Amino acid sequence: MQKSFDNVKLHSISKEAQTKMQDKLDNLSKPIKGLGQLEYLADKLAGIEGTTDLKIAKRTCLVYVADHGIVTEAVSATSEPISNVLSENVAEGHACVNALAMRNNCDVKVIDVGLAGDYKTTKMANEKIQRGTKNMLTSDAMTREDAVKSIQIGYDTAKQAIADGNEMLLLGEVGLGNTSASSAIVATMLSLTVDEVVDKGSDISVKQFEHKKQVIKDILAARKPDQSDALGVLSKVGGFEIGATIGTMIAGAETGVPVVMDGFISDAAAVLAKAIYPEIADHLIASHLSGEKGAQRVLDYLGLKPLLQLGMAVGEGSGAVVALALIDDIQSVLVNMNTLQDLNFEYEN
Ligand SMILES: O=C(O)c1ccc[n+]([C@@H]2O[C@H](COP(=O)([O-])O)[C@@H](O)[C@H]2O)c1
Ligand SMILES: Cc1cc2nc[nH]c2cc1C
Repeated sequence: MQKSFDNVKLHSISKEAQTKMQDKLDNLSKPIKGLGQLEYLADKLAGIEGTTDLKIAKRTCLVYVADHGIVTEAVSATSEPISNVLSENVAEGHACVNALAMRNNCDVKVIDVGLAGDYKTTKMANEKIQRGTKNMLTSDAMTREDAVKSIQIGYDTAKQAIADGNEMLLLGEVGLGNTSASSAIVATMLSLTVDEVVDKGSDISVKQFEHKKQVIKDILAARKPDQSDALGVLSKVGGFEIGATIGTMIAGAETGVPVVMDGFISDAAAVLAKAIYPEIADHLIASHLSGEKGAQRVLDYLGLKPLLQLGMAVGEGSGAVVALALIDDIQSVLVNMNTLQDLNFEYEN
């Protein structure tokens, strides 16, 4: 049954578990707060999961893939909607995210929510809504109905992954042109200028970059997305994989399962999700600061601290998977370290 997505009850963050986690960390044989941001991470996970015994062993990166009609305006690495080629590579296990997931004990699941082209692999879930969005310079990217459908798919996919035993979900995507859509969303929702948010995406020439900025300005002038209508923004200048990402964030937040964001496309989805659920960022972990210019503004707006700053701009969930190493590190600390009491050590003040 289709949801309206404005009436899901979010799981409450446990302040009690957060306090217990900080006490636990303060009792370990290390300087107080010595693990810095890893302690912020542990507190955050404890609050989301409602326990100091973190559950993070089974995790899956959900990679939503779709095409964008805007690529025909020469804003991306190619002017053809051929995300199918890149997505098939992820589904077959040979992309960047797969190489990283192997080392970080993470499953990868690819979900087609709107690829334009065909593919041979049988390892991709087919939830195709349309064959790509429309060119948002000349018409809305998608209908409102399809925008809701995209959120629903991300919600249902996450709920199934959680029912299958996943204790943590990671976000990933492939979608040529989606840094243009994400920039349009972020500029609209945060009242920023295009120049403040747009970057080179999948790496384009300086000349093409100037053109990309102008195209996004023209899109905003033509579509006039209204920041008080998040679903309208998603349908006018969004993408199917961005909608699915929003749905997964909502499902995780409803269930008390942490959702690890990836890069700028996750950022844009989170901004829209926050418009529907102001508290959603409490349930999200910002894995890294994307190399895209607008990323810092978004994380500030969401009140999130990125675990890593590596200048990554791959997408696919690659940054989220890299951050799993840190999540596993803090878990190892919690499970394997001696306490101050074990050493009969006491702080004097
Ligand atoms: O995650 C990011 O921050 C990120 C930054 C730049 C590019 N990407 C990836 O590159 C594609 C979008 O770039 P573009 O230039 O086609 O808009 C898309 O498939 C994303 O997964 C991703
Ligand atoms: C090669 C390539 C790989 C990607 N993976 C995700 N987005 C991508 C965009 C490009 C261009």
